[in-house]
This record gives sequence, structure tokens and C-alpha cells, in this order.
Amino acid sequence: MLDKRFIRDNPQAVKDAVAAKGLDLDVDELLQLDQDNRKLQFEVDTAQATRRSFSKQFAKADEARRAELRAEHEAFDGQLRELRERLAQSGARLAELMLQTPTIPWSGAPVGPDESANVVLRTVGTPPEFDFTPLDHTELAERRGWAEFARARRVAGERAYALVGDLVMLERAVHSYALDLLRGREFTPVSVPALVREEPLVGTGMLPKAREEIYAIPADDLYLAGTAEVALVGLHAGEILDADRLPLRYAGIAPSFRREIGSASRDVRGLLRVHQFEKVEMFVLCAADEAESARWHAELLATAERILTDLGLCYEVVECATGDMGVGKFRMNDINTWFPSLGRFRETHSCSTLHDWQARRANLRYRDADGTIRFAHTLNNTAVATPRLLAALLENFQTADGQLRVPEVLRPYLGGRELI
Ligand SMILES: Nc1ncnc2c1ncn2[C@@H]1O[C@H](COS(=O)(=O)NC(=O)[C@@H](N)CO)[C@@H](O)[C@H]1O
Repeated sequence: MLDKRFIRDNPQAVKDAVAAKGLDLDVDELLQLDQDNRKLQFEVDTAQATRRSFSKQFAKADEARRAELRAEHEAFDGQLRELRERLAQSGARLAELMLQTPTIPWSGAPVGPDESANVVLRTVGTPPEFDFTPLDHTELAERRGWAEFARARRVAGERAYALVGDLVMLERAVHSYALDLLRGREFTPVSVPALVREEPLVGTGMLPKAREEIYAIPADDLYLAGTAEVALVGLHAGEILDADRLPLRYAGIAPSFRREIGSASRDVRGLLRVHQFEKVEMFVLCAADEAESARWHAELLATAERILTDLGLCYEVVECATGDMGVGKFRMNDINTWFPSLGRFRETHSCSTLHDWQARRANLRYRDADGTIRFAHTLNNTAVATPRLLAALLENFQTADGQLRVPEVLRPYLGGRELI
């Protein structure tokens, strides 16, 4: 969320961001509430000061005067209670609106209502040519006995899957390769909880907006996070980090869970859009400096591109439009990978800069060199997310007889095998 002072000083910029991102926040209502809230706070403070003076008067008064003071006190206490109640209500409404305030998108973001306004920045590699009719990943996996769909559905319902045999080993190889690459780039591997409390979901921005997307476990007041990003943002919530620890760089691992309510009929077959998947998540927490954030955005994007290039996959980098990036993003680039069975690119990575929008919600702060305490900047990107990336590997590297050519970088993790 934004800083109140920023909103007071730049109401039009915030309104423009609300419009560009297609949000329904009433900034005038927020500013009016902010004003009412400050006035009410002043009235409560004044009333409390008066109340404190009562005790002094009471101590000096004779019995007759004390009886008068008790009656005044009684009436006054009622007014003070009523004032405090109004302040609590307006404060709660203000806090609710503050959580909806959007990061101002960067000036290079295409302005548009949704992903249809996204712009392809570059395409890297070329889609593979086949001298046979390529199969889609579901057929390939079932033909090799590498996946169970019908049996998994009996266990877990729609969008369920089980990976079997070499496809499990391929998934491990992809994750191990990504983790080794990230460790080489000073990212610390962190295996984080997928079972999370409400606070980190609010801190990351998943709540209150996308509640219907999240599996809830009310009996324990817990939720299943849709991405390791949630626990990574929550890990240092409420702390004040020393500047010399920044930038924090984590390679977060956790199973990810999504209800996919919004995608009802899309991708119901196969491995592209499932309720439970695995992801290695890149997370950076850096100083509150726009150039520093831009540097890490470029670094995170380049790292994901390096992974796809190493795997030999053809992909495109996309500049996401204001209506696609979401309320908290300053900038978002998706990377879409080529899927032969679809004859088009599908999103496999998403790289975001959020400046201090998450840090303000999660209370992520650091003490800078001159001792000032500031909200940090956070960024995240996908390193690898499977099984969607496995589907891309299956389809792009299939042979005529349904085998899989193993990308060179993965062979060390598969006993050197070139074909599986
Ligand atoms: N329901 C799903 N099934 C399979 N893969 C998914 C699903 N949802 C997302 N993913 C994969 O996870 C990647 C990141 O998801 S994201 O919501 O776009 N972004 C994030 O979660 C950020 N934390 C960056 O990883 C997607 O690009 C996609 O490859």
C-alpha cells in the first residue's frame, strides 16, 4: 500500500493509477476519511486531556463539588466512549481503503485493461521443427507412463495429476539445476511453509483482494499459499534489518496451491493449470531506491532468461500492461515459453518490482547507513515452476518415437542420460 502523505500530496497520480489499473478505489472517499480520522483523533486526544484534569479537580474539591464533578464526569465519559467508537470505525474503513491503494506503474508500462494490451519486447530462440506430428504433453506423458491423470482425479478431483518414473526425476533435475544456478548467483535456498497465517497473505497483497483464489483451513486459521513469495515476504515481517544485510536474495521452495476459480474451463487437461504445483521462487529485498530496484528487476529477468536459454526453450519476454500487472506492481514482465501443441507461447515466468508496497503492508523495514528506518523494496520472479515447465520440455524435446531429448544442463542430474 502507499504512504498516506504521498496520497495527500499526489491525489491525481493515485487516481490516474487507479484508472490505469482498472481498480475501483474512490480516492476522494479515502482522502475525506483520512481528514475525518485526523479530526476525530484530535477530539479524542483533547477529551482525554480534559478527563485527566478531572482527577486533579476531584482531589481538591469538597464533597458537594465532588458530587457535581461525578455527574459531569459520567456525561463526559459517555461522550468520550462515543468518540472513540467513531474513531475506531473510521480508522477501520480507512485501513481497508489503504490496502487497496495501487503502486504507481512505471512510465513504460503499456496502458490497457488486461493482458491483451501486453507488448512483446523480444523473442529468443526459434520454435522447434518436427518431421513428425508432435504430441501434446498429456499424450506424451501417458504414452510413457510418466503421469497419472484419471487415478489422480480419483484421489484429488479436478486438475489433479501424479508424475511417475522418469518425469519425477526430470522435475527434480529441473529444480536442482535452478537451485544450483541461483546459489551460484548468491541466492540463499530457503524451503518455506506453504501453510501460512493470514498476515503474510495480506503483506504480499494476496489478501484481501484474491480471497476466493486461496485454499483456506479455517479450523486452524491457516491458508495454503499460492506461491513461496508469501512466506518469503512474511519471513522478516516486523523486523528492522541492518542495511549491510541488503540485498537479501532468497531462492524459495514450496509447493504452491491455487483454487483457479477464475480459470474454470481453461487448461483442465494436463499439466498447465493445476491446483498444486512446485516452484523455485526468486525473491529480493533491497534498499528503498528506484535504481536499486530496477537493477534487481533486470537481474531477476536475466536469470529466468538464462534458465530458459540453458534449457534450450524458445520464449518471449513481455512488458505487462497496467491492467494486467495488478495493484501492487510498479513493473511486471512475463516470460512466455513456446508450446508446440498449442502453436503459441504460454506464460511460464512472471517478474515483478513492487517498490515498498509489500513492505508497508508486511512492515518490512531496514536501518540505512545514516540510521534512518525505511520500508524496503521487494521483487520476485519465477525461477522454475513445474509441472508447467515440464510440459514445455516434453513437447519441445520429444522424438518421433516418443522419447525425450534431455537438455544438456539437466543430464548431470539424470545420470548423464541424453535420452529418457
Ligand atoms: N495453477 C497453476 N498451475 C501450474 N503452474 C502455475 C499455476 N499458476 C501459476 N503457475 C506457474 O507459476 C508461475 C508464477 O505464477 S505467478 O502467479 O505468475 N507469479 C508468482 O507466483 C510470483 N511469485 C513469481 O513466481 C507462472 O508463470 C506459471 O508458470
